[in-house]
Amino acid sequence: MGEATVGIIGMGDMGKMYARKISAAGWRPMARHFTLENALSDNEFHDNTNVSILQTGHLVSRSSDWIMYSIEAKNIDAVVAAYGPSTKMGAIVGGQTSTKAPEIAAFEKHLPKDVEIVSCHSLHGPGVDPRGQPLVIINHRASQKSVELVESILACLGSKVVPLSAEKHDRITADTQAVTHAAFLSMGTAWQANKQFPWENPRYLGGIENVKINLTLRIYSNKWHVYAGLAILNPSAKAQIRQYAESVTELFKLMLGGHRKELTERIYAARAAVFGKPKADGEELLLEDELLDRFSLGEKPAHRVKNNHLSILAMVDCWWRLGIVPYDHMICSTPLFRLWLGIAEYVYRKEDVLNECIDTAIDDNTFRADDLEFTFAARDWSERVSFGSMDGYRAQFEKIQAYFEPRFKEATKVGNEMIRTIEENLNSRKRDV
Ligand SMILES: NC(=O)C1=CN([C@@H]2O[C@H](COP(=O)(O)OP(=O)(O)OC[C@H]3O[C@@H](n4cnc5c(N)ncnc54)[C@H](OP(=O)(O)O)[C@@H]3O)[C@@H](O)[C@H]2O)C=CC1
Ligand SMILES: O=C(O)C(=O)Cc1ccc(O)cc1
Repeated sequence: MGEATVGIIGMGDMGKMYARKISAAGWRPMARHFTLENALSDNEFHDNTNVSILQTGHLVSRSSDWIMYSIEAKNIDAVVAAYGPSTKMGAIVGGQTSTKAPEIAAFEKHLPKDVEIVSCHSLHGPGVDPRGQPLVIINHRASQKSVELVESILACLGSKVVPLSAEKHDRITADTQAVTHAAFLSMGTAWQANKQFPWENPRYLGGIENVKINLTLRIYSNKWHVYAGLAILNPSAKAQIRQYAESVTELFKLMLGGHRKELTERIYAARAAVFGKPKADGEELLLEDELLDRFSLGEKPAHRVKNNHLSILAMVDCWWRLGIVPYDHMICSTPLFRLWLGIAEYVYRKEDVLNECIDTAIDDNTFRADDLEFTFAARDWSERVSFGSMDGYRAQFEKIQAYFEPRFKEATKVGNEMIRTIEENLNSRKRDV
């Protein structure tokens, strides 16, 4: 193990995950808690002789060879302004925030010129095993030797390194994460508006409905600032989220008007652009019914209730309108995005499922109340993001979060299990190919 010291500023969920892994690999992280009280009351690292909890970010900065800021994206400018000038001469600095534009801007503004910049982003939450998951490494201002040092420190995560520029990173994560979150945030908002707990409703049990419910609860059980930062501070994300809201609205209007032909043509045009030809007989899909049925928060009903899957139709429509080919982004995708793409693929590549969506959309009006609230919700999230108000985003997020709170524990357990099993399935499929 090298002699380099690693500094972590921000010991939240991700900072702690890094501190655990890096210290277990024999490095000696210097970690800074925001408040000393937190540091003292958090016993986890007290017995870990590899981790030093220092009292200020200045002490971490001046004593570390690679310093990683693992803080809320909204605070990055202020925190780098405070501790950046104390960076050890010739050290390397990076960040873990999910959007690189504000992070890199803060580094360029506040770091001394002799300091190199190598940033990173683990494309998964703190509860996911990092092995095999994408880890973006950004050489923004550094020698090859310094990039190799950061790579050797982070090798302990066992992740798959994806070298990218900051701009490319933000573009891809806007296409994948930000717009995916908009869909799930809107589902949760619609359920709350209709005073539903979807796992209590036979309409929402089984198959791909399980994925929708588990992932929605997963997002709402996380911290608002992660999603607000991703959507509001990423310069590329607003247009994507706006297009998603427009796709939802336009498709819903076609459904309401009973415009079967126009709706069908539009859905099939999007399918051709995003998924190409229908799958040949016997060709496997990313996800199958049997696998998806296993992860329910409620009792599976005897008969599957049909759904028009407006949220999924709008996602594929949005990808098509923006010229996004989601498979191109797999190298830099999160587990949540892969599951979302998996259920979209399931709907679009099974001709009978897609046609059932169209029939339900036109002929069955029992979903109208849900779809109406979903449409309002998608537009509301898009407005909040376009407006750029962190407080507006937070207020809405926390309102829905409070509604679903009682089920987070169970949903997280089921969700983790679902992600693990489905990812294993996807990995073994990749090996078979
Ligand atoms: N959660 C996730 O799924 C993922 C998050 N990320 C990104 O990682 C970053 C951290 O997220 P996460 O760990 O989840 O969030 P947390 O809220 O758990 O952690 C943020 C931490 O930053 C600390 N902090 C804030 N200001 C300062 C400061 N001035 N000095 C020192 N510490 C400070 C906070 O301290 P205190 O608690 O004392 O306020 C808190 O511990 C975010 O930018 C997020 O976008 C990336 C990948 C996945
Ligand atoms: O998988 C997702 O999209 C998540 O919700 C977890 C997450 C959140 C923020 C990140 O920067 C990376 C992963």
